[in-house]
Amino acid sequence: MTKPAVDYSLYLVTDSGLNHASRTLLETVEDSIRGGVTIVQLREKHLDTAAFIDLAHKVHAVTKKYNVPLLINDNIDVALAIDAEGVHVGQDDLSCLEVRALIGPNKILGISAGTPDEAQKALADGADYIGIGTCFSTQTKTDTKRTLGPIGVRQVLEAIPAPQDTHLKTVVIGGIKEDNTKRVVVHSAGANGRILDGIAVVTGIVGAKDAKKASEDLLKEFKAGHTLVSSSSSTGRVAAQQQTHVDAMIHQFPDLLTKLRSESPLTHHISNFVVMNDTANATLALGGSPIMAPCAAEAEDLSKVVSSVVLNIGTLTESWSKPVVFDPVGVGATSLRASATLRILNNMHVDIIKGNAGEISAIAKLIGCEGTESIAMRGVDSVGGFSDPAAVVRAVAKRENCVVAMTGKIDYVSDGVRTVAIENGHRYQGRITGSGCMIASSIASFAAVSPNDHFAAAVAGILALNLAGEHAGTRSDVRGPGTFRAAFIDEIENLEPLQMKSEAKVKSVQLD
Ligand SMILES: Nc1ncnc2c1ncn2[C@@H]1O[C@H](COP(=O)(O)OP(=O)(O)OP(=O)(O)O)[C@@H](O)[C@H]1O
Ligand SMILES: Cc1ncsc1CCO
Repeated sequence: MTKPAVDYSLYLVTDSGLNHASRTLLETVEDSIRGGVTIVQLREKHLDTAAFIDLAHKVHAVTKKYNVPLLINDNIDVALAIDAEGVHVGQDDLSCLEVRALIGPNKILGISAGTPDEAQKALADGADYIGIGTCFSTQTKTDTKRTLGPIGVRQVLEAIPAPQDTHLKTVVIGGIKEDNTKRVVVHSAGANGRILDGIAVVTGIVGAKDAKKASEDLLKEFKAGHTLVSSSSSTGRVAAQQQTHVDAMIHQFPDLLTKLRSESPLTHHISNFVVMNDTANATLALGGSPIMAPCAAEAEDLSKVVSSVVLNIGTLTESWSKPVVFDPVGVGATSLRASATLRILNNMHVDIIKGNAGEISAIAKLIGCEGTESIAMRGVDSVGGFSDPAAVVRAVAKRENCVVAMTGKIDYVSDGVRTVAIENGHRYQGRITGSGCMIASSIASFAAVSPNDHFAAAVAGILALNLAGEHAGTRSDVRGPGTFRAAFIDEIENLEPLQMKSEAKVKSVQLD
């Protein structure tokens, strides 16, 4: 027998203890294969060998019917007894080399790998694939010391050769669900061209009420993630970076501001107490409606009524279904803020990241955007700027698959494809605390009325406040930052929708 070509796309790992009470494990396996599962691993930690063999025979009969490979977790005797297609071992089990010697060259051999070193060793020892994990914390592996998150998974993927240079395949495991699959695939994609070959799922399938439907949904998300990664690296969309497109976008801004004022969307602010008052007032002046609610216990109730969310560093709960603007205040200043930021980026999808140069530089470093210069931070403010700021903003946007807005004298916004520079604004905005946080609120209000174009929302959100800043800063009664602060709120309220296009200095930035 020669080793079959294996499709790892949707890899079911069984667990009788978590199997949904409405059906048998065999039914779960069959339903999930009918829903798209491409490979199955029988993992039964609590069965003695005889019972394990008996169950494995039955499961194998099902998988063979659909021509889906069956792997046995850990127990080589069982794998050999039923002539399973392969074996999966953990780091604490027999070594890959020993297992390969026992099962021969034609069986599939997989090993769990949680670090770049373990991945490289697996490759050297003759594994066919690695199961990279634990990605997120799970019910099945409560003893897992640390979770990798998509960024940790990427580090493992980048430690092995490009897909064309080796046969080694990769799947991710640990807390993979329908709502995080696409994010994991996109955010873990390596600079070496490595995209996960599959997702390994336990509870998301065995514990689902409808295992077939759960499998279909998971496979759909996995494929959507792959499509996203491939399309973002294609060059066909470069034309969108032209100034004409930017002008066309700005043409919509007066209507967008009018819509914002008529709908007055509610934005949930999880913010810091320094800026809470000013950001609430700026949101009101713009025409939106703020609720400042940093308490996790009320997040679920609020998620039913709000239209967008501003997430200021330090508070973190589950994912929101509304557009989320992430404001990583002072992330470069302390390790607590850095680890909170990494936790947020790993555990939820944020639609827009907004920060100053120091904050975006720190994020670039945290997520491993190579070649990015470091910009120092003093407290929550950045010291200095990038030599090619637009390129940095675009790199972070591409990497995180979201919109990134970097504020400063000139503001840059990118979605990874389109990149613009906004040259409006007044220097007094940089002289009052919270003007960046007010930008986050403004972006969130615009995102609420522009749910399908977060790039436009980010540009409009910055532009509206920068125009108000210009109007306030040039008023004869404004003598300095103190009087500016009050005038600024007034001018946000006074902003005329048509000024959003007649006064805009938004330039498309052409990058290679
Ligand atoms: N020198 C300047 N000229 C024009 N606009 C400026 C200048 N400095 C800052 N701004 C504007 O001020 C706003 C906030 O940007 P900044 O980079 O100062 O935010 P920040 O440091 O995150 O602020 P904070 O942490 O106080 O909330 C942006 O809209 C930006 O365009
Ligand atoms: C000054 C300051 N310190 C923590 S948050 C904040 C406001 C700027 O975001």
